[in-house]
Amino acid sequence: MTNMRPPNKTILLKVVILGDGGVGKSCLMNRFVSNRFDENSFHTIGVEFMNRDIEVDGEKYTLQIWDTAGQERFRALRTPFYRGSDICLLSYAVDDRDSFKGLIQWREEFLKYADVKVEHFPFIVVGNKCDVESQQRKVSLEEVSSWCQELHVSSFIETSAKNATNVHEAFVLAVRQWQRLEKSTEREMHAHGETIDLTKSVKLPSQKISCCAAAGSAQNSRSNSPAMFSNNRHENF
Ligand SMILES: Nc1nc2c(ncn2[C@@H]2O[C@H](COP(=O)(O)OP(=O)(O)OP(=O)(O)O)[C@@H](O)[C@H]2O)c(=O)[nH]1
Repeated sequence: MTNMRPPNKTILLKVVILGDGGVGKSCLMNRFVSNRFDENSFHTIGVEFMNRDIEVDGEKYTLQIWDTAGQERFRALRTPFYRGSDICLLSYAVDDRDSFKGLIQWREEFLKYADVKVEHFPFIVVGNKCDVESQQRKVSLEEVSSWCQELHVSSFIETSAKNATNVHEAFVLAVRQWQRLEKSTEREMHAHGETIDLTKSVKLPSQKISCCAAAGSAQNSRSNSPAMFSNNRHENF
């Protein structure tokens, strides 16, 4: 089998961000795509997405980032958009213990509606708001690390959308995790004598599309050294 992707072809990856309401999903997307931060970010209703092109290890990617509504009442509006995802960021806020505990449900909800195989799917755990004072921190690195090991999630990173810490790095980590899994899938297909055709062109939406108009009440805002790991080794960005 050969990888039939032409050189310099841009790869479109659908990245979905999940997590409880208020952990900072919209802010992470906006920081990554527009390098902006909004202290008074509104609750997302349904889903929104934005595109950003990046290059990782010499390969070009268009990341189509789907920001979902974390509030339970919007469940039916967000779940239809999980299908076709290439990467899932499971996000919590380091100052919100319940949002960390909620990760298990987010993972289950994603697996149910995206209809993907867990062993072949790149989940990345993102602990946002790492800018908060240490006394406000409610989730330790050890806890996250053992949670990730238990659920075979190999990448974890702490971010701050507020001060831009590790936001770009989180998406690069996600792409690298996707690359690793893609290579292992290619190896498996090779072992079974199958061929994959990566030459088909993909039509990209050009701009931000709001599938459900964002509205609602403004939320209240809610320095530690950020951490990350990936497959038990450090990443260089
Ligand atoms: N201190 C701090 N506050 C943040 C950070 N990221 C987001 N916030 C604040 O957290 C609040 C919620 O942010 P959002 O991005 O709207 O949260 P969300 O996860 O998209 O929420 P839903 O749309 O309801 O699911 C806002 O007041 C942000 O200003 C961060 O890195 N640090």
